Amino acid sequence: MAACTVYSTQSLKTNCFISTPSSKTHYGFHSKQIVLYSTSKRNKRVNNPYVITCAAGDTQTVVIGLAADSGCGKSTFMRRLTSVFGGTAEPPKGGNPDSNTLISDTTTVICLDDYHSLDRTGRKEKGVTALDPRANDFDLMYEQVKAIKDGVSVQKPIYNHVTGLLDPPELIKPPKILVIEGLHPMYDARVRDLLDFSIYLDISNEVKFAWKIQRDMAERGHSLESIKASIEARKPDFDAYIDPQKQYADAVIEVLPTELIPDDNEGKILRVRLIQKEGVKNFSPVYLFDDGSTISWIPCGRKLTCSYPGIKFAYGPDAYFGNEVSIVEMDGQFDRLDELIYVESHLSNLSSKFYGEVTQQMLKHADFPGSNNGTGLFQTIVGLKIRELYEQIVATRAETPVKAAKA
Ligand SMILES: Nc1ncnc2c1ncn2[C@@H]1O[C@H](COP(=O)(O)OP(=O)(O)OP(=O)(O)O)[C@@H](O)[C@H]1O
Ligand SMILES: O=C(CO)[C@H](O)[C@H](O)COP(=O)(O)O
Repeated sequence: MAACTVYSTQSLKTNCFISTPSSKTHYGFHSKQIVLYSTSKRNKRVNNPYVITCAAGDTQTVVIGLAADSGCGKSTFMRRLTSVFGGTAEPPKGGNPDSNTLISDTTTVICLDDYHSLDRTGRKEKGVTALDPRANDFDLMYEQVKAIKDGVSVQKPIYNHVTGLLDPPELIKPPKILVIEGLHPMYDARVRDLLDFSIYLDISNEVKFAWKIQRDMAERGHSLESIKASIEARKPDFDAYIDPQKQYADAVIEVLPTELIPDDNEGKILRVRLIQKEGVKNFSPVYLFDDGSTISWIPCGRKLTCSYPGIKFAYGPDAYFGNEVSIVEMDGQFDRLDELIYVESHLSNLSSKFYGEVTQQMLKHADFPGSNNGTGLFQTIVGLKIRELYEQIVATRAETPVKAAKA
């Protein structure tokens, strides 16, 4: 722990090692403070206590932020991510059946919709959308994410998407990795600063529309007109409050219509770009062939089966919102997923544990949306990157005991 924010004497006892200034003092826990007492002066309290050395908190949670509009693939991404760590992600056992939380051995995914301060009726009455910061409680979001990061359990509210109401809270215990996914993980600077890594799923309007139609018409029985109207109604707030968060993301997965078919308006073949910020702690970008070069690659031929319109990769350095980034791009889709190994062997810095791990993960989830294109490929790679980041943070903590400020 960098500094002891004390939520309870219990968390203090488990997270901090305290060295007393001399043999003439000893310590105790009083309310939420560490208090030093003089051994020689009848246990009188010693004012202005000493520096405390906190344990290199193996209890501290790594926090990942995933931002995107609704229906843009966050759940699919989460399923790929938790699969990288093994085990299955499930709602809290015995809890609210409409909980938005998913828990696995390593990760807990909480949905930031749970911090809506206005329920569906409240938003309607006030004339605000769920994307509007006024409909969300950022103070509570900050307090609770910070508490979890510091190893303290919280009672998190639940927004019930079935009823549109705020349900009684559920207990969230600190996991190894906490993923906060939703509309606003990078909106509030205090929450943003708690993130060890952040991702933005940037789905272009054309593609978002195609996905929404596919899901909301086919699976939820909505009409084409109502889908169009809902997208239009959200757009001003999306542009004002959601989209700007991408400038803060460490990795952006941008999904655009293909450039391989002139004037394509079907939105089925996708051009996907993985935009990776340079210089992010514990994150080293993936590259194609040669780090820092500019490359264009058409892998179709003897080793990769491609039907029309083919597949094109690109890689190179660039600038994004004034930051130095490197971008890997894939336009087109795979015909045979097992042949992905050929592409994988030309990508470097994948953070995989063995040769072929990316292909193995993609084959394992071949039925997930986007498994035949760059969305699935880049989501899988970002999943491996997060695993590596987590392992590096844990290893660093184990090596470096941190001196914390005085209580
Ligand atoms: N990579 C993809 N390729 C094609 N379609 C996709 C892809 N990802 C998501 N979709 C489509 O978008 C729909 C929503 O995906 P998903 O449930 O993962 O999004 P979400 O952001 O979690 O949505 P919500 O926030 O509304 O629950 C899917 O049912 C699917 O139709
Ligand atoms: O943008 C959203 C994030 O998922 C939802 O629209 C928001 O949470 C409100 O939910 P509902 O439409 O179920 O009242």
